[in-house]
Amino acid sequence: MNAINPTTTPAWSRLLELVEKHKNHSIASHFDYPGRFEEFSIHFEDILVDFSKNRISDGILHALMDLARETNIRKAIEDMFTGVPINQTENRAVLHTALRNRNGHSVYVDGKDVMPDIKAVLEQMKTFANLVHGGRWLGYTGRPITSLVNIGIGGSDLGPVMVTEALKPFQNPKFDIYFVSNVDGTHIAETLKKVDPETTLFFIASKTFTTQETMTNAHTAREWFIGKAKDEAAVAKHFVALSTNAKSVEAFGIDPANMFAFWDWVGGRYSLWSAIGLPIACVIGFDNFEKLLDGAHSMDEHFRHSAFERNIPVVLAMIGIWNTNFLGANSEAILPYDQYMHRFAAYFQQGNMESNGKYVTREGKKVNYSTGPIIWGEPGTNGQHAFYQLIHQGTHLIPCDFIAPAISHNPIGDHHMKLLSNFFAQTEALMNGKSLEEVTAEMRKSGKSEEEIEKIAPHRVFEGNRPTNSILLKEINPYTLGQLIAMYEHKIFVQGVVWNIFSFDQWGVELGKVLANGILPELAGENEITSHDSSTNGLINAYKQMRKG
Ligand SMILES: O=P(O)(O)OC[C@H]1O[C@H](O)[C@H](O)[C@@H](O)[C@@H]1O
Repeated sequence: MNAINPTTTPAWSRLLELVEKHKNHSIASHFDYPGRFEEFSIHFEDILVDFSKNRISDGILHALMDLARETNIRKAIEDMFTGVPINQTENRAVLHTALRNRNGHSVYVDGKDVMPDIKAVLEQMKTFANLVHGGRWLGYTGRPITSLVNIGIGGSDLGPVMVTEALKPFQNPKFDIYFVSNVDGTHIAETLKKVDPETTLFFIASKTFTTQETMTNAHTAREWFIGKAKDEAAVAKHFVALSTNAKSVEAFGIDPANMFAFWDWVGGRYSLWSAIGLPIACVIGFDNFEKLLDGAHSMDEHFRHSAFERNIPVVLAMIGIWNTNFLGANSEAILPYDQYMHRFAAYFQQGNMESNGKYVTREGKKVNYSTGPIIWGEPGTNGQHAFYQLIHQGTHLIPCDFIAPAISHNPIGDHHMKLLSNFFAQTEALMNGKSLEEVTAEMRKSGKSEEEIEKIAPHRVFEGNRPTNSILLKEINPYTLGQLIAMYEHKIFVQGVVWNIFSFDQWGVELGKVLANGILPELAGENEITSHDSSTNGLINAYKQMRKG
């Protein structure tokens, strides 16, 4: 893996000159050129990505592509796809692409082809998902399963939640699916209130099978279940494990036949394509799950083989770099205009922020440039009535991705046209804004006094020039969703390479876990705690007092 400080490349210097040169060019002024949309958009199958409403010129785009070349993106892509251990801090390959490798070619890790194992687990998933989906997996009293409860957190939760929500129209309506992630007892308690032990299947989803939250919830669910079924042997019909850790799965009491394996080269936040996707397959059916994989694979091929200038993940990644490192943006909003996609931004909070929230370079030095932005977002139009104020008139530059399907799964009256008119209007408004002259003229026309105009007009001015990408899909279905997820995964990957950081570890989540394990025993009993700073001691001791009631 290359270790190039991006700021030392000729392209970076050129981009610094271009920022200066273009600082007075608005996005809107680029549209004087009639071919702007055609040149600054990419159509790939049923997806249209329009990146023309960014503060980029032809020259800037070329320099960004040079930066991609000068940071060896092409080689990095090949290294990832071919199983080179690019996750160097954990000495692992990164092969979520192999999980959806649909072309039958071998992929090697340490000289071993991983495809036979992947196919074997997919077969096992297929058999199981078909039984559950078809109502033929029966509980301990002979009734078919109708409630699915996924117990997992982080990558073992967010992917299945997001995908099952996004693909709700493809779900078999006879199932209810629940997700329990939080160690807050409320989460499992509220879920158990809704389900019947005779017809409930628990998926214990954990790559490591050691995660505190998941194991705590899993044990609670198991005790609840045995308390109801009064028969430990019944666990076999109601608990399955999705994990890389066979030993701990067995120790927990799950039949090895009910374990669906994956491997250490699948990162948690990239794992929905693996056995972690089993609950998805059970509710949307295995055929649809395969379409999700097919879609992701098509994006993988596009990413691996397209020229950078026409390569959606590369272009989006490099525009993100431009916004972050040259225009000073430090966050990005993901705004799906599709209610089913309401967890999409939350999913990519983990995808982005756990991958590229790093300040240490591959050589172990502190970076001297910004890395991964803060990712956030909510579906449109809800966000418009909440936080868009700041996007339009705040002091922060917030590049936004607008995502929408052309065809709704719920074509009721003119709902969808209203939804999309807002999508198109917002990107236009963010670009064009509204000048003081326009506001003044408008106010005069409506008969406002000069005094009032002077007082109010500045507040009604929109500077505009706010960058957006528009991603239009024909329809959200398993295939296009697979494409969309893979598109963002690869965007994150490219950015991590340019920033010269390791995108596939997450050491930053460890410290808090370790300290919590130290504090846990201190919370038992009545004794006063003095082992920390005065704030932490004070909080723990106050908690002990308060819980006395
Ligand atoms: O799947 P698990 O091993 O239970 O891990 C669940 C999650 O916990 C960790 O703390 C990591 O930050 C996540 O990347 C991971 O997805």
